[in-house]
Amino acid sequence: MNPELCVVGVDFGTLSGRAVVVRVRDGAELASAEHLYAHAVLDRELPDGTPLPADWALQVPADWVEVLRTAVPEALAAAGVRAEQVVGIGTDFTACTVLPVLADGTPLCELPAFAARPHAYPKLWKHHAAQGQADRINALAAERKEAWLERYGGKVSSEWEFAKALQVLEEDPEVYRRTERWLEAADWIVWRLCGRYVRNACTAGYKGQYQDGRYPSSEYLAALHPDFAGFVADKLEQPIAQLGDRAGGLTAEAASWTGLAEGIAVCVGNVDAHVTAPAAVAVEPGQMVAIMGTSTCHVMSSDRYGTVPGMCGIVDGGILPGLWGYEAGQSGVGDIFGWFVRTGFPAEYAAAAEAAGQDPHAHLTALAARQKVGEHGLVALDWHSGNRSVLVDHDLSGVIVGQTLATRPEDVYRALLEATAFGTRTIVEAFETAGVPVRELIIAGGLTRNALLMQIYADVTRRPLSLIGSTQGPALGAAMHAAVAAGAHPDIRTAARAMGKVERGVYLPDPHRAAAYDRLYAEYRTLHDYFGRGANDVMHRLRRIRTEAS
Ligand SMILES: Nc1ncnc2c1ncn2[C@@H]1O[C@H](COP(=O)(O)OP(=O)(O)O)[C@@H](O)[C@H]1O
Ligand SMILES: O=C(CO)[C@@H](O)[C@@H](O)COP(=O)(O)O
Repeated sequence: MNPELCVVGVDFGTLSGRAVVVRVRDGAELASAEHLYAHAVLDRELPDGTPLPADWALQVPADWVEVLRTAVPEALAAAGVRAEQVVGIGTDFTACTVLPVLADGTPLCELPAFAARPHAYPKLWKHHAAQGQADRINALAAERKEAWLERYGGKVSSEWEFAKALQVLEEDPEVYRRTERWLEAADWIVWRLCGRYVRNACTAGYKGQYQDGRYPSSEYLAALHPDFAGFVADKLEQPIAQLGDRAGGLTAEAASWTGLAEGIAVCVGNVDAHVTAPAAVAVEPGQMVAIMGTSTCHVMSSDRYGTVPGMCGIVDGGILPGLWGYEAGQSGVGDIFGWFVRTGFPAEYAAAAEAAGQDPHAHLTALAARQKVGEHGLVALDWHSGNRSVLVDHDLSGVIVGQTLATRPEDVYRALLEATAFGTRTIVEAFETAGVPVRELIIAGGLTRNALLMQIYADVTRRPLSLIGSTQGPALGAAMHAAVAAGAHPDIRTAARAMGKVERGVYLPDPHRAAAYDRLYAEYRTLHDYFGRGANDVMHRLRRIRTEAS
């Protein structure tokens, strides 16, 4: 193999896109570049000032294209790599991030007539305003005993393709009528790169309810809403390609944006979480990868089929060919810590952090690290962005129990770190109880930089933590899939062994702290079931009161 061959991976995250130039031979990351989306997340208003209701989260497609025009050439230049050395480009995206387009791929929000229509914009994964539609999708599927429902742990999420599309139909029927294709951003960006719309098997399965070669039937869709009957045939259906397949060759236009050579392999789209598994060399059954950032996704391949209540989905070959791919997740993790830093970080703490040269997270983490387990007297529920697994309810909200006049910011911060660890333990236990063993826990994502958080996860789960050996896991995974699409590696397992990076046993559980956490976890589970399983519906009532008041 030519040792100089390279591939480019581009990770489209929540706030930015990151491009990495990777050597095919050994996965060396030669250089990377980041481009922040100019419009970030539209959660209060459209670019023209049109206000948005609560729980909305939109994006602007031109921001994604800008990543191709800026981050890719910057990364290439920084790597000192010539275009001729690069044999392929692969991408990954947040999901389900989904948008309405015309038949030629033009986003509806780019048509002047629709620029002020919120439903014409891409709905970001964390757009949680379609919970009502998701509830009806679930109730009807349960009533009709739809076979696909068990593949989603008994409930599909409001974050996914059908709930979001139904919301468009019901709230802006004109936008729905003009929508010629309803597609994942993961596939839209590949379309922009190679000029072909190919639907990827990962989002089709996890976010598009495509199971065993079919979507939910038109009879079922008609029972949801008569005008929804043709949704699959008219707007969704598209040939599906497997992960690591070549979607097409780079177009002349995309070559001019990126500085790459026209015609090189463009890999089929993929999801940020799923693509990270091979980047962390998680290619064997039972290796769970938790990608921890704004949110956490838990992905795992297994040779066992089990219906795990409240997981996001199980898709045949959804992560790796030949194995069942499982996904579960927590909708808010880093986002919750970020919310607390924005709202609960007093001026005297800011001054102390500045004097110590620490950012607010590092400052609160350093203070929280001085405490013994349980010393703050708090337990929290990590539902500030709803609950994706195992309750699948985005109308749930956060709770902190035990606050007194002596409670300090670092106490609450630590309780929030712990709450997310309890959420992960709840997910791991759901898998094991369902007979799907979790043999190893590997952590990836930006939050690996918080050593206290990592130690808490090891203690709470009573497991040694392996860490991915890259700060750009999704982009590395996307690049590995590009290497497969370009024929530089025969399959993703071979690519993972050559290019992936993992370090084992980086954090080990401490038995004393683990025992102390067992007691707090028991409290967490009590609150979890009390507020989350209907004993006290206060969170739903408050949400209704909020809607009526606004
Ligand atoms: N040191 C830290 N400890 C805990 N959380 C942090 C820290 N630094 C940033 N965060 C939070 O992590 C999130 C960013 O995670 P990151 O992995 O960088 O991004 P993304 O999920 O978009 O890829 C933000 O929500 C931020 O509030
Ligand atoms: O839900 C998925 C994947 O299924 C993620 O794309 C979504 O949680 C966003 O991930 P980030 O927190 O931005 O890394």
